[in-house]
Amino acid sequence: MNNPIKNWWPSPAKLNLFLHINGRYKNGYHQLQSLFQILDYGDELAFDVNASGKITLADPISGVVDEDNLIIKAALLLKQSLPATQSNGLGCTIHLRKRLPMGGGIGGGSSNAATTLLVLNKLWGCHLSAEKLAALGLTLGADVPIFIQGKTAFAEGVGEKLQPVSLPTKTYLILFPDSHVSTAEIFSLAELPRNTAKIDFSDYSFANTHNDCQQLVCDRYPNVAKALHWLLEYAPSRMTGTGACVFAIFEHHQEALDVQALLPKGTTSFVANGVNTSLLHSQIQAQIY
Ligand SMILES: C[C@](O)(CO)[C@H](O)COP(=O)(O)OP(=O)(O)OC[C@H]1O[C@@H](n2ccc(N)nc2=O)[C@H](O)[C@@H]1O
Ligand SMILES: Nc1ncnc2c1ncn2[C@@H]1O[C@H](COP(=O)(O)OP(=O)(O)OP(=O)(O)O)[C@@H](O)[C@H]1O
Repeated sequence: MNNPIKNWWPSPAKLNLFLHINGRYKNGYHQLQSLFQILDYGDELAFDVNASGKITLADPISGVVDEDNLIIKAALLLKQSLPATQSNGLGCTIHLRKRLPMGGGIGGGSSNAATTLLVLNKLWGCHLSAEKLAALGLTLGADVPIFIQGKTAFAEGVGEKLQPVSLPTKTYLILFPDSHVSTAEIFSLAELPRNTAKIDFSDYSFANTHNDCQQLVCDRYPNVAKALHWLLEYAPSRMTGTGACVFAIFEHHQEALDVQALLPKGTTSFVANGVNTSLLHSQIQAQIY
């Protein structure tokens, strides 16, 4: 009989505390500057490794076929990066507790991919370096490397050039306005501002930064505009990534909970603390293999 007590691994969310678009590369991707804040809240994954050679997702996501699921894609990518002699027979059944809204700009899919790469790298004994895992992850999405590194960081390039930074601990109230925003759609809009001047991170403050996608998303998705407008009554607030989630920043956990309690009934929200190191990385460090 299988042991019913699973080892659950965190798959945290992130916020883009700001998102400046500085230009565009020849391949169409955007050159950006951002501040990734890792949160102490997210999905969880468990991995039952076996010798079947098959990768199975025990908890499929409604609306996402398994071949497109970033968890399966990450596991297959890891296997394919190994010599056949090493990858032969590597199998796994993966369990998922999904909490993060999809298409929310909080990195759910990218984080799931990163957790899969990091944990299977250990459980399968692949011994790939973090740099190699980040390079593999980048082929799945621009947001995967930040979750591989697992540190709150100032980002440049397409989001893969990361400089870890230590931020004071704040609490965030995050609202999901029940609109799914396609990242590809927003980045393809002709009206998107693409010429924000680069900043030095030493000059960063929340007040002197912004999100270049926010206005366009608010114009197209009234629910996002409404949620942001609501939050701004209480605290400094902004959209994360290309939306749809918006967040407000509080000094103290209780203040965020107090404002959350005032939300109109039926609003999807969560309160989380910013962390400088992902809980996944602390758990991996503490584990003995
Ligand atoms: C906007 C951010 O959420 C900021 O954290 C990310 O840069 C997006 O990361 P992601 O969702 O992992 O993005 P990907 O899956 O790599 O790309 C989705 C789509 O967004 C566009 N894209 C993404 C990142 C980037 N620097 N420039 C882009 O133009 C591309 O059209 C791409 O087809
Ligand atoms: N394991 C997964 N979890 C969530 N979404 C996934 C997953 N695998 C594939 N997807 C697809 O990726 C899309 C984007 O989901 P995700 O939650 O990563 O968006 P996001 O929060 O906007 O990400 P980002 O901030 O990185 O742009 C989903 O709509 C879904 O079709």
